[in-house]
Amino acid sequence: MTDATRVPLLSMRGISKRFGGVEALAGVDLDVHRHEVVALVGDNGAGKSTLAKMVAGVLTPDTGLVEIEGVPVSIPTPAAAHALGVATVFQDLALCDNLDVTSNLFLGRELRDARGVRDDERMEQVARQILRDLTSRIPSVRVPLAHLSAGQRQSVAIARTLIGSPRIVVLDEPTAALSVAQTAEVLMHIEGLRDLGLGVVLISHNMTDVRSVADRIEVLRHGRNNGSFDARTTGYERILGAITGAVRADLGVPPVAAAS
Ligand SMILES: Nc1ncnc2c1ncn2[C@@H]1O[C@H](COP(=O)(O)OP(=O)(O)OP(=O)(O)O)[C@@H](O)[C@H]1O
Repeated sequence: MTDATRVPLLSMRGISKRFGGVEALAGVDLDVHRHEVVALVGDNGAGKSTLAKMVAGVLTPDTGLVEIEGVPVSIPTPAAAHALGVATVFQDLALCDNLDVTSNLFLGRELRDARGVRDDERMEQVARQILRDLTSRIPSVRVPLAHLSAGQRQSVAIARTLIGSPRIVVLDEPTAALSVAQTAEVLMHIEGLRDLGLGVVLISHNMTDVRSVADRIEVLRHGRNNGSFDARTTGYERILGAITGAVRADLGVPPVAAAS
């Protein structure tokens, strides 16, 4: 393994954030490497979205260090996140129903030819290539978003992250409210992002999805890290225990057993 592959794409250390009297995050660490899907899980209010918003440049930490490929960075705005190669898909997807797939992929980042004219042909070519890379089943890049299913819309939102050569993609509950078949397609896209060498942060409440697609599972509880688990080898009960607090991450055993 070379040095370049050992340095995390994204490293967050000691991240804290308060909202008035609420301590949303208290000294949280998170690493994401190339070719890695890290699932961020935790109960409601654990701090997952707050952490994701910091990576996306929507919130800034009160304290803590963020590095991208070993370089300390600040991410004060979504534009700064984009410039650093971070793409985020929030639950609202931020797509336009009246526009076709290509226009949605390039929204605000349209390609132009040498004369400054919008280059629809090139955008369609790139759109087709991205959908092929993700093995998407969307029938045409010219179909309006309003005609697509919830799963296909999520596919477009994920495909959109690949415009502008990102390094890190953050997905906030991408399978919430999808059918089994649509979920399977979205999980395949997540694997596609990993195959392309990206680092993926997947926020999800669905343990089946998480365990099927993630490499590592990071548990947050009450704004703190409460365990980092190998997704392939760790049992459901152990992860659930870390989420609910039945298992202390630092001890690896239930609190009752630890006390006896
Ligand atoms: N803008 C805000 N103002 C005040 N409190 C906030 C704000 N955003 C988040 N919080 C609080 O911070 C804590 C962490 O919230 P966060 O949304 O990050 O959790 P989460 O793990 O994403 O939860 P969920 O799964 O319910 O989305 C919660 O107590 C929440 O109420």
